[in-house]
Amino acid sequence: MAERLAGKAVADAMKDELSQKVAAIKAKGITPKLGIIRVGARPDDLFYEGGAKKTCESIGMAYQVFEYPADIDQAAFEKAVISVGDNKEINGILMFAPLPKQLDEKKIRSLIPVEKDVDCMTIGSAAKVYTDDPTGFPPCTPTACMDILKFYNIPLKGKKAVVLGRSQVVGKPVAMLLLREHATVTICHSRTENLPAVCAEADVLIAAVGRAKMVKASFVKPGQVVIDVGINEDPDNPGKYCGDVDYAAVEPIVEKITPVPGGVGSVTTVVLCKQTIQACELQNKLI
Ligand SMILES: NC(=O)C1=CN([C@@H]2O[C@H](COP(=O)(O)OP(=O)(O)OC[C@H]3O[C@@H](n4cnc5c(N)ncnc54)[C@H](OP(=O)(O)O)[C@@H]3O)[C@@H](O)[C@H]2O)C=CC1
Ligand SMILES: Nc1nc(=O)c2c([nH]1)NC[C@@H]1CN(c3ccc(C(=O)N[C@@H](CCC(=O)O)C(=O)O)cc3)C=[N+]21
Repeated sequence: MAERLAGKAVADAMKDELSQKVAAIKAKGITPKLGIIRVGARPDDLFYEGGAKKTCESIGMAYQVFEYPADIDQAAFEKAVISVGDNKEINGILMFAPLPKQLDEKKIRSLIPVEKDVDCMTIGSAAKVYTDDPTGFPPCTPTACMDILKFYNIPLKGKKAVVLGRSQVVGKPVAMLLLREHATVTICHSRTENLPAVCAEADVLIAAVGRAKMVKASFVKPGQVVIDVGINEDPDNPGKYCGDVDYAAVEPIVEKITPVPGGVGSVTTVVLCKQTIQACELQNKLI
């Protein structure tokens, strides 16, 4: 039986620390504030938004949701994003993606000020992440993966880490963060040959592939740590969701594994707040 790497313990410890930090910042007359930009009302976005609001409230941070109709046009939305960016009260911006098709997402992303870009939507943030500049925020999900590994004292230095997925929002940035911790990193994708065998080589396997229960027993070996980033509709349980890892098949083999739900996702919202607080500290020259 594998050790279950629960996200809740990580999230709770981080929230304690963040509550204290927020109190100290408030004592200086400043309240860290998250701005959430949402177009339309996709269930995924609303779900994440609900978690983010709850986390903000629990640590004493402020937030504001900027909501726009699903059919908003490019010019109106550009204006809106610029005005949230200019809003002096807002320290960090989460803009839900993907945006509706009529919007030029690349252009819109570039309108978010890099210093408020707490989910790595801009090329400026990506450049900082890829050059190890600590003022650049990686996307929240990869950071959540790293925070879980750190909390559970999982060694990375010199270890083989395999990342399954190469997206801009999870696979690539998590590979960079693992490299920072001196892991030897392999990134796999849809063209990788002998995928199960490559994954089974890992000491730490990060699954971010977006396919329900794709990681089976043949992808893993005893002693491994498995971090499951996936959030997919569960084909076997309508209305529920599951990870990219077939938990029932993999859990008996590996040493440690994150559950879904209750794993990476539950830490992601706390990371969003952590990065917004850090943005607030940088903007007010408190660090
Ligand atoms: N926990 C959280 O907070 C978050 C979770 N997620 C979840 O994480 C998962 C990954 O998300 P995201 O990175 O955005 O997904 P994307 O769809 O953008 O990327 C998926 C990656 O997996 C690769 N892939 C797809 N199918 C296969 C296959 N059969 N074999 C090998 N590789 C494959 C793709 O390869 P290629 O590049 O070759 O096409 C691609 O690189 C999703 O389940 C998503 O819901 C996402 C964001 C936040
Ligand atoms: N720019 C952008 N960045 C994102 O990261 C992003 C996005 N847009 N659009 C929407 C998706 C969805 N997403 C989730 C994150 C956390 C949970 C989450 O908190 N999950 C908990 C749920 C706990 C519960 O059940 O309440 C868990 O997995 O344990 C869910 C979904 C991020 N997304």
